Formats: sequence, structure tokens, C-alpha cells
Amino acid sequence: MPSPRRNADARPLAAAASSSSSSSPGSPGSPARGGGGGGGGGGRFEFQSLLGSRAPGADPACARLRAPESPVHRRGSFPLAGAGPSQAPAAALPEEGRMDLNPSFLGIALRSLLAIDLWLSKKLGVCAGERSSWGSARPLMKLLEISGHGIPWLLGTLYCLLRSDSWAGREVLTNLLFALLLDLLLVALIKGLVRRRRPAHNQMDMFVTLSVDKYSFPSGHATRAALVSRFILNHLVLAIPLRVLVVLWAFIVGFSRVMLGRHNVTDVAFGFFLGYAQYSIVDYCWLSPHNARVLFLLWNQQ
Ligand SMILES: CC(C)=CCC/C(C)=C/COP(=O)(O)O
Repeated sequence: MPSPRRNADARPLAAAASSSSSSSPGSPGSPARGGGGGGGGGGRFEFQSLLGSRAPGADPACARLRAPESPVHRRGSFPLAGAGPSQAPAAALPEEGRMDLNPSFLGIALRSLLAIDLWLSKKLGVCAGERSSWGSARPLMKLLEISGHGIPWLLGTLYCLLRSDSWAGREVLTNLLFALLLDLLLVALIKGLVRRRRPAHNQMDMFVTLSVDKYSFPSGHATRAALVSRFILNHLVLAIPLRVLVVLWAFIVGFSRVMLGRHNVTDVAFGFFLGYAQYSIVDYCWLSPHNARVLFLLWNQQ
């Protein structure tokens, strides 16, 4: 028999996560069972994304969740918020297993936030395809995508560094180069760890990507935009209208990621936060004029 307490906890979660789903929790088509996958777009798909955004079957952890009939698998499985009566009976579980099935307040809050994130991101993805409601703005969004891409920023910085004829300029550009490399490294690391899939409505037609770029958390464009704009504002003397433009550019690049369907809102929000924080790291580890000069001379000798 399923534990009534467990079901009472689980139902509001399933409802919050898949407001458009007509399935009852625990039914074979229920969102919590994560069946289907693909880009279906109904509540069912969204809840599956919510539980880690991975294709069922691709991940052994998911396979465990889908095999509650095995007592071995039941034991160590992750608490499934939407588990319904057809899932593992709580009475048959060991004590610690039953406690796992009680989602914490933080868990509920996090799942609700992610459900809102998926819903909002889908609504805002108005340029995700040529036939989307704002599909005609897609070329402009792609231009913004290139303006925040790693390659133009890396090549541009390298070019300016080689052309620069002042030590002050070289110092700033060397630090910018390190900042861009640090950004690439940290984003790749987090993407590889979190492994959140890009939204189902995204078309994977991006300009030069790394292997981790099949994942979406955090948005590399958002981190770069925040990092570079903070860097520019701190190290270039610009008139106020230009400073405003730099900040606007960063926000528009971030927003365009969601409009293009490349990212969920939380990917971009965290990306902004990370990029902003990265600048603080760069500032803290700022390569001194002396070290920048030594590095530049060493590199030029090769
Ligand atoms: C190939 C190089 C040097 C950088 C890759 C830049 C890139 C494609 C980042 C992905 O950005 P989003 O995470 O915003 O989609």
C-alpha cells in the first residue's frame, strides 16, 4: 500500500511542475514517470526536464527511477517528488528510504522555481525557429549571438594585444585574455558538472561550439557579456552614453539567448551572476604591469 503521507506531499509538486498535464500522478503517462522525452512540449515533457533535464534511459539514475519494482533499485533511489501509487510502496521501503521520499521545503521551492523557469523560457523563446512568432527577428538575434561569442572576443583581444604599442594597453589586454580563458574554463566545468540539456525548442545551429555546449547551464554568452562589460567599464575611459550602451549590450545578449530558445531564464540569470563574480576574481588576481611585461616579452621571443 502506498503511504498516504507520501502522496499528499507529492501531488502538489506534480501539479506545480506540470500545470498543463492532464495525467494523474503515478499514472503511466504521469509527468513523474518521465516517459516520452523528445520535444513534445506538453506538461509531461517539462516535468521530465525538471528532474534533471536528461533523456530517460541515457542516465543510469533515471533508469533506477523507472524501475521501482526492483527492491535493489528502490533502496538507494533519489526521492521522486511526483511518485504516485504505482511507484514503490513506502511500507516496503527501509526506514531511511521512507524519509527520502519526504521532499524538503527547499526541494519543493527549487522544483517550483524550475517549473516556472521552464514555462517562462518556453514563452519567451519567440525566435526559437523561423516559424516562431518573432521568427523574422532571428537573424538579428544571431548577430547578437556572434557579438558575445568566445571566438571574436579571443581573436579580437589577441589582435589588439599584438598591435598595442603601450605597456598599459598590453597589461589590460593580457588580463582580458586571461579573463576570457578563465570564463571558458569555468563555464565548461560547470556545464559538464550540471549537464542540463538545452531547451527542447532550441535548434542546434550555433556558430562554433565546444562539446560541453550541448548543455545549457550556465549561459556562456551571459557570463562573457557580464564579465566583459564589467571589465570594459572598469578599464576603459568611456563617455556615459557609451557606458550605458555597454550595459545594454550585455543585457540584450543575455535576453537574446532565451528568445533564441538556446537557454532557460535561470541559465542566463546564473550566467550574469557568474560573469560578474568572475570579474572580481580577475581583479583580485590582476597580473601586475611587471608580470604582464615579462609574459609578453617571453611570448614574443618564441
Ligand atoms: C569555441 C569557443 C572558443 C567558445 C564557445 C562559445 C560558445 C558557443 C558558448 C556557448 O554559449 P551559450 O552557453 O550561451 O550557448
